[in-house]
Amino acid sequence: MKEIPQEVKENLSKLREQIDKIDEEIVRLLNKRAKLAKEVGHIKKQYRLPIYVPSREREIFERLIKLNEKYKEFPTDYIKPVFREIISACRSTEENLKVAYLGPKATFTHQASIQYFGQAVEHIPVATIKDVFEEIVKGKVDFGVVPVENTIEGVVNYTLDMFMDFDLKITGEIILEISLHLMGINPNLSEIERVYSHRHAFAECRDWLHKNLPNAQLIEVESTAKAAEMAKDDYESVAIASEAAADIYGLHIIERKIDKHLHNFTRFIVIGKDIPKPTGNDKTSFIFSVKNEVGALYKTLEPLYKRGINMTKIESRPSKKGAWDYIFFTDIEGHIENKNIKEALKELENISPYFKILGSYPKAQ
Ligand SMILES: C=C(O[C@@H]1C=C(C(=O)O)C=C[C@H]1O)C(=O)O
Repeated sequence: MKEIPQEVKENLSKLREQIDKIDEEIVRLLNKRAKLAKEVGHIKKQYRLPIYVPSREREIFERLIKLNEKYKEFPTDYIKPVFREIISACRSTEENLKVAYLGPKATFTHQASIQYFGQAVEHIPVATIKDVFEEIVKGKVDFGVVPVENTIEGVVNYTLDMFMDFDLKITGEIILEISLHLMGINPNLSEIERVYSHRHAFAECRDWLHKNLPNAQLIEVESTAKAAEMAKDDYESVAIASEAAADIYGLHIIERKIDKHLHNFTRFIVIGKDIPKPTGNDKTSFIFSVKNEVGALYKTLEPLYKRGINMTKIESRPSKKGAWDYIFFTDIEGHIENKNIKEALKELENISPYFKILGSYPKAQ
């Protein structure tokens, strides 16, 4: 190692002393911030206002990202992750939020839940998408997180179907980039007999597996996290799962990013009981059916077109009430409290035999 001159050593310790002072100041300020959040919490409880206010959190992120642009020393991309945890921790002094997600631990849904609510809420794994909905209805949790569509594998039909049976609302959305890695305790691929993963992950990694593990048996399990658990003590097995799963189950990543698509994203939705306030950058989701006649879909969507409302998604699902009877799942830009959205949906509701608002929520950033 290069000899460090005395004056450089002194300078280094002076710099570190200054950093220590700043860290102490940050802790003092964090405590001040938490105290104020707690006071806000008292007022909210007194007036029965919701503890979690995504529109306020969104406003804070946007303001601080803009402010940081002025200084440019601290990387702007990390303002949101840092403040997400600060806000999450401050919020936890008001009330302990409970969030059910499609488990087990270390699924991509778990990651999405942490990315959205931060670490300081109780993230509770449940076994099925239906359980996520049921836990909210029973009042055991405040929110739920479930996957809804993937850029490669398409929609998670099961999640959409749940909205026909449950009267819950979409209160947020999360978009997560998915990277699938090969992991195990034995890096020697020639000794691998079995690969565990979820059906979607196998579909994504087919090319890589064909080339590199052509003789291994592919075993489908309910989630990528379960796959990692299956491989954790088995010298002849590997799993295809997330980095978080490798961490939790103590697996070594043998090959990174073996999924063939560069842009593999999954969209998750947050479900709750109430529609959050507008943020100015929102989406509204609703479902409707049409009469069985010429131009029915065209006519039903006309109220949106007339007002220049942008539709970002439409998806049809069998209604299960009659053969060839369909329900359309639709996303548009805007919030149900916006005048033109409210009017358009009123009109649409009058034309449709079946209509239901699924929620208005801040668009994923
Ligand atoms: C403190 C509040 O409550 C929660 C915590 C927030 C924070 O720590 O900044 C912001 C919004 C709320 O989800 C608030 O509503 O202002």
